[in-house]
Amino acid sequence: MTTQDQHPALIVENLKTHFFTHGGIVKAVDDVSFTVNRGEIMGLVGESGSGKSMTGYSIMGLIDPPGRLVSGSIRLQGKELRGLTQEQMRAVRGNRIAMIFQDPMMTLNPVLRIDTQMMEAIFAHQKVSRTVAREMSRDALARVGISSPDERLVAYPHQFSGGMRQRVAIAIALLNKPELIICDEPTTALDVTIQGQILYEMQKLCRESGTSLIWITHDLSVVAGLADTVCVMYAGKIVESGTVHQVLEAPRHPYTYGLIASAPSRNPHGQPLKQIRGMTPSLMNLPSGCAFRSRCDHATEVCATAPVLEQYDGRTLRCFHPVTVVPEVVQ
Ligand SMILES: Nc1ncnc2c1ncn2[C@@H]1O[C@H](COP(=O)(O)OP(=O)(O)OP(=O)(O)O)[C@@H](O)[C@H]1O
Repeated sequence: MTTQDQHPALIVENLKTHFFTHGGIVKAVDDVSFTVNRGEIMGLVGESGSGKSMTGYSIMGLIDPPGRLVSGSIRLQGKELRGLTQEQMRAVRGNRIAMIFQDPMMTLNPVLRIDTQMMEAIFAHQKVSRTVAREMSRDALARVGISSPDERLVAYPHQFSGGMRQRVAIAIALLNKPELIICDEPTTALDVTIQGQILYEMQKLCRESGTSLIWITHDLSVVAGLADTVCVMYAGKIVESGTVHQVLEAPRHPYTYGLIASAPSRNPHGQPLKQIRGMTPSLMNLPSGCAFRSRCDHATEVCATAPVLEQYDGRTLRCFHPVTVVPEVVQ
């Protein structure tokens, strides 16, 4: 075993990414910590605006002004990424860490043929001949389930369906065999059949190659089927994390419980859909104490002070009033 292998793939510690806007400071990521082991799939879940994407962008070094990583540490196989120059970060991106976005056109260039784009992605990080780069591109397309890869290599992005385009974007992410892939809702816009195929293939790739995955989504059923561990984010902070089994089958944070209970598939037919009352608070003017307290049925006076992330019942939890009796709808 090399020294690199002994480190978890990724350790994020006390990460804070804030946006310094004219209206005030948006604390998009506020003291976030988690670990992803080699070959492990972590689901990062939460409502819209909870800071999931900005956590991913922070790891990728893609935060632009007025945003800034204010503090914390991001270690990839033990090596600190925070503080690397733009040039050093470019050598890491697409090579050791890759990102797949909801819209594959964030990765693909509409005016270039697929082979050109794939080979450029290889040449950016590897010294290989054109013949080898073409073979690697062809193999990557085949690996994500694209049939007739030789013919597809010479096509343009608009000649693919949405699902196929996303497969090409995934193939590009795989080209340089990254240690970590961050997927930001890559299957949300796809129909359930294509979604299922892509999830299956990604899971297989991780198991076979030891690649780690962070899967950002608000779809808990995707996390339940795909991930090993899960971090639940609310208003820029992780409120609960642990194995998928622990957190999704026996949620202890009222917010996690609310997310699970509000999934349409969990609701008895013919009854009004359950939902978490109220709205996500503005990250610019968060209330003191627990940010979820105004929406929480369990909140008491103590919630006006900020709960810290602590070990509780086999997971980490940021709450003064854990849910202990999990109603049937979640089970
Ligand atoms: N350039 C920016 N300037 C100011 N605030 C920003 C900027 N970019 C992101 N934010 C804020 O950061 C917060 C977190 O956004 P983020 O995209 O990480 O949420 P998310 O959980 O991924 O949501 P979604 O599921 O909708 O993608 C949001 O409140 C957003 O408004």
